[in-house]
Amino acid sequence: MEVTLDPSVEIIYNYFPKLSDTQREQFRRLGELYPYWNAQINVISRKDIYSLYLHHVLHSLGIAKFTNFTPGTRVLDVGTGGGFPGIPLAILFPEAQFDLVDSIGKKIKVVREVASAIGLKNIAAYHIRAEELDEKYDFVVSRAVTRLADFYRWVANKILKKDRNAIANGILYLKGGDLRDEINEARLQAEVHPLSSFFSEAFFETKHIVYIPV
Ligand SMILES: C[S@@+](CC[C@H](N)C(=O)[O-])C[C@H]1O[C@@H](n2cnc3c(N)ncnc32)[C@H](O)[C@@H]1O
Repeated sequence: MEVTLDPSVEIIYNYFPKLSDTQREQFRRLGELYPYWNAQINVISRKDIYSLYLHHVLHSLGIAKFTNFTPGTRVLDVGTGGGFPGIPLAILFPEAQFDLVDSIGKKIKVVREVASAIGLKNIAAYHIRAEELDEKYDFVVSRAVTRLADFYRWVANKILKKDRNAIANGILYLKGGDLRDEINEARLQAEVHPLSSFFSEAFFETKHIVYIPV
C-alpha cells in the first residue's frame, strides 16, 4: 500500500547514524508493512499511521537512547499491540532476545507478519496476558498499557536478579503526561527521564521514560 509518511525513515537514520545496511533496510520496510497491515488489523489509529516513524518507531527507540541492551539480554514487551516498542528495539539490538506479548491475538498476528517480512530472528510473539506469563527477563519494556501500580504488580516477579547491563535490571515504561500521581500511587522508586533530552521534536515535550530498577 502506497502512503507518504511524514516524517520519512530519514528521521530514524538521523538519530541513529550508526545503523548497518540491514537495519536501515528493516526500518525502511516498516514504512510499507505497517500501512499494509494496519489497513486490515487496526494497531495504530488510521490518522496516526502517517506519523509512524515519529510517534511510534522513534518513540519506541527512546529506550535505546537511555540504555543499550548487551548481547544475550532478555527483554519482554508487555501489551505490545502491533509491536511497539518491541519491534524497533529488536531491530536496533539484534543480539538481544525479545518476547512480545499481547492479550489480543490479531495484534500478535501483525507482529509476527512484520517480524517475518523483515527477517527479524530475535523476536518471539505470544498471545497471552502478561499476568499469566511464567518466564523471567532482564528488562520489561512497555508503552501505554495500564497504570504503573497495576503494571508493576503484573511484572515485578518476572525480572531476573542478576544484572548484565550498565543499568540494573528492571522496568522501562514509555509514558506521557504528568506522572507524579501514578508514581506516588504505586509507591515506587522510579526515575523519570524526559525524552525531550534526546529528541528535539515537539511531540516529545510531554513524553518520558519511567525506569524502575527491580
Ligand atoms: C494502548 S495499546 C498499546 C499498544 C502498544 N504498546 C503501543 O504502544 O502501540 C495497549 C495494549 O495492551 C494490551 N493489553 C492490555 N492488558 C494486557 C494484559 N494484561 N496482558 C497483555 N496485554 C495487555 C492490549 O490488548 C493493547 O494491545
